[in-house]
Amino acid sequence: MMMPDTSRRLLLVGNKWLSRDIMQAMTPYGWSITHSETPEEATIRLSENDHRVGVMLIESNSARYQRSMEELICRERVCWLAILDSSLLSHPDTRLFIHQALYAYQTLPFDPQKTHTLLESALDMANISPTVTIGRSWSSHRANEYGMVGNSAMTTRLYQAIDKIAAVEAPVLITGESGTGKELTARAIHEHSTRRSGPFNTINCGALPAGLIQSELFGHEKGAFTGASQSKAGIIESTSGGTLFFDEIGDLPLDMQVNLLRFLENHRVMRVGGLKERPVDVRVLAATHVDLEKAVREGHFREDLYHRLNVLQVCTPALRERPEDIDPLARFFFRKFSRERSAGVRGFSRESMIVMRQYGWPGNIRELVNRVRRAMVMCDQRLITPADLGLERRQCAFRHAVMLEQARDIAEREAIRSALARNKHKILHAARELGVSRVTLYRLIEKHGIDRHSVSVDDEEADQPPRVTPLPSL
Ligand SMILES: Nc1ncnc2c1ncn2[C@@H]1O[C@H](COP(=O)(O)OP(=O)(O)OP(=O)(O)O)[C@@H](O)[C@H]1O
Repeated sequence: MMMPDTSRRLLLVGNKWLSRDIMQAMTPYGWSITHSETPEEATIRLSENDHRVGVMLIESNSARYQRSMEELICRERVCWLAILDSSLLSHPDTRLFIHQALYAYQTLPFDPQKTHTLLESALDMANISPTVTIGRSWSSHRANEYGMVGNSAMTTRLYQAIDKIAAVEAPVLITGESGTGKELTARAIHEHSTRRSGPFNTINCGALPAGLIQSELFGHEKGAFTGASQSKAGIIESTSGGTLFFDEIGDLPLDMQVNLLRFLENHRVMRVGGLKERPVDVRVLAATHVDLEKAVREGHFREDLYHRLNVLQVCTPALRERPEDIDPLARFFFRKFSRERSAGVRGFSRESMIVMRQYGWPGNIRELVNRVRRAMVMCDQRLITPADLGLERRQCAFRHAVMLEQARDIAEREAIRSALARNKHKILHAARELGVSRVTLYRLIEKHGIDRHSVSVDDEEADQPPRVTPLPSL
């Protein structure tokens, strides 16, 4: 009989009776075995001892049980196996979890010889690298409490802005390029606010049929127009107690802008053909990917509505400004689409990961979603290649040059933003710190689309024409 070897520590999680059989059968092979009945208890055992191999005895397909197992395997550097009844494999989520997050599995009845072979190879795997963790990559497969994926500094700032904005009631303007997550941000604000139990509704302002906008938004009374056989509440009224998100607010026709402004000021709606106004408690969020200030200058958007909506502003950063998020996002969508497709494709090749990091993503996260989805269909090997993603070398070689320029731009924009923040948004002080003239700093602020209103007028500038200075953007 072999003596227990402390480098061969095995953690068993789950059913007490089966664990007893496994302990009895595996100890003679030199394994030092600890048993925990629950994943929570197993987490404590892992923090006490350095285990390299874990076996989970999967007993249920329930989402709650699976979540606790997922949390466990994402936490520590352990190579995980599963033993389970074959009936549990009929559940797609369990199959996916085993396939993507665990090193291997075995079905019951328990076979000591097979388990021994698997444990040995799991230990070899764990010993290849001190950081090996089959389960850890699984953590990037789950969206966070904001329904989003990504932990870059820029995305973390977005989460912080969502928290602050969710705690108040004022309207919000969400700006950002197309596909950067403006709608997700609006949802996250709603979900984190006290309105979370109320409805969240979206109006796509560009898609509303011109003749019906008024009644869609404000509702109508019976007989108000041909075909109005019943009274009907509009979407504003139906969102009572919740949050209404105006997507592409820049597309709202000018006459409707007046009505929306009135609603934002008195929180009352008048149905088409109605005689009395009704009070409605709705929070309004709006998003745009166009420059609304420019639209105001060109007369396409009402300035008063712009200021009413722009009380709080949050900007969703372009994906090229947060390249650290590309890996976790790609893996997240890979997992998501694995549910749609049989499990032949195992992941991304190293080269495709590199290429994705180098690519400029003009269509942002929406483009990444579409490319990953397409690649999973096109891929006929185990790993997705750059060609499957439609990102061949030639395309990317060209983008290297773009990347350098982008990198400079990002660094310049960050330096300006930080200097402004450090100098309480005083333009002259920030310009001095950056070693440029005030005029140059204004030009750079314009170039990078930094919110000019967040810049205060310095004392020395008092002779300049006054500028409107709303609240700084978050
Ligand atoms: N951080 C994120 N994590 C996971 N998925 C994201 C994230 N951000 C955006 N997405 C996904 O990217 C896609 C585009 O997001 P969304 O529709 O919110 O963008 P948008 O800025 O509103 O786009 P548009 O301006 O074109 O309306 C959606 O599928 C969304 O689920």
